[in-house]
Amino acid sequence: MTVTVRVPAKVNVQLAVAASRPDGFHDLANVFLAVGLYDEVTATPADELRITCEGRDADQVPLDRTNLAARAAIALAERYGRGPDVHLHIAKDIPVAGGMAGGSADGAGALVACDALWGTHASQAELLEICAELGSDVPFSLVGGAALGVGRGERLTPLEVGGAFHWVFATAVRGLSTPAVYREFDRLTAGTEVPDPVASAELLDALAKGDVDALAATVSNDLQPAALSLFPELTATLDAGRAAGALAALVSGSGPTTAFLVRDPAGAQAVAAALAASGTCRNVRTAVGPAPGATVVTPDGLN
Ligand SMILES: C[C@@](CO)(OP(=O)(O)O)[C@H](O)COP(=O)(O)OP(=O)(O)OC[C@H]1O[C@@H](n2ccc(N)nc2=O)[C@H](O)[C@@H]1O
Ligand SMILES: Nc1ncnc2c1ncn2[C@@H]1O[C@H](COP(=O)(O)OP(=O)(O)O)[C@@H](O)[C@H]1O
Repeated sequence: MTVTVRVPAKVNVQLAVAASRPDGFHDLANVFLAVGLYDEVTATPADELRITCEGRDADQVPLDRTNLAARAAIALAERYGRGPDVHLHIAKDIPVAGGMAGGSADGAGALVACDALWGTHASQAELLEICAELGSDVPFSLVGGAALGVGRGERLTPLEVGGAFHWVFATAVRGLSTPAVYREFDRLTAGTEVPDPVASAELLDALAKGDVDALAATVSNDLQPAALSLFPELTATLDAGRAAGALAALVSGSGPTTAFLVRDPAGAQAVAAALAASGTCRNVRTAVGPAPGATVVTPDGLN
C-alpha cells in the first residue's frame, strides 16, 4: 500500500515582525496564502526510515533525519509507540530555501501520509500540535487556504478569501537562510522602536472581497529590507516585474523568491515572460491562490 499527499507552497501577503523574543524567535502577524505549486510526499512501508527526493532542486534537499518529512514521521511514530518504518519519497516542485515553505510542506505532507498509512487516525488538533513542534510554518502547510498566524506564526486563524489571486514567482540563483534573514532584521532594527505586529484590517478585507487592487495596495513584508540587504540583486527582479505591469512586487517571506501579484492569467503570462527575459532570476513560475492544504491524493491508500 502507498499513500500520496499533495501539499502547497505559500506566499506571505503580510508579514509583520516584532523585535526578537528572549527565545530568539519573533512574534508575527503572518498572513499566509497557499498557492498552487505543490510538493507530493509518498509513504510506502519499509524496514526502516528512508527519504528520497526527485525534482529540479532535489540535490539541495537533505535525505537524513534532519529532513522535515523524516522528523514528521519520527514525531508521529513516537507518539503512537511504533517505529518510523517508512519510505518517504518527495516529488519536489516548490523551490528550496526560497521563502515558500517547501520543507514545511514536506513535513505536513509526511505527517498526513504516515497517519493514513499507519492508520493512527490522529485528530486535527494532534496533527497541528506535531506540526508546530516541527516548525513555525508547518501548521499552515497542513491547513492551506489563507490564515493569520500569530505567535511564531504557528497559532492559526483561518481567513475568508473571496476570489482567486494570480501570482508570478521568480526563483533566485541561490537560497537565503531563514535564521540569517531574521538576524539581519534584528541588525537593521537595532536601536529602533519595533511596533507590535498587527494584521492590517484593509488587507484582510481585500482578501475577503477577492479585491486584487486593494490587496496589491496593502501587501507588506517586514523581512524584505533584511532579505534585500543580504541579496541586493533582488531589487532588479522586483523592478523588472513592476515594469512589466505587476500590481504588487514583494519578497516572499524570508526570500529570496520574489512574488508578483497580477490581475489575471494574461497579466501573469506578460509578467512571467518579462521576468524570464530580464536575466534577473533563475526560473519563473505562475500559480493561483488560495490552494487547499495537505490532501491525500490516493484514496485507495486510505486505511
Ligand atoms: C519567514 C517565514 C514566514 O512565513 O517563512 P519562510 O519565508 O522562511 O518560508 C517563517 O517565519 C519561518 O518559519 P519556519 O521556516 O517554519 O521557521 P522555524 O523552522 O520555526 O525557525 C527557523 C528559524 O527562523 C527564525 N524564526 C522563525 C520564526 C519566527 N517567528 N521567528 C524567528 O526568529 C529563528 O531564528 C528560527 O530558529
Ligand atoms: N523536505 C525538505 N525540503 C527542503 N528543504 C528541507 C527539507 N527538510 C529540511 N530542509 C532544509 O530546510 C532549508 C529551508 O528549506 P525550505 O523549507 O525549502 O525553505 P524556506 O524556509 O525558505 O521556505 C533547506 O535549505 C534544507 O536544508
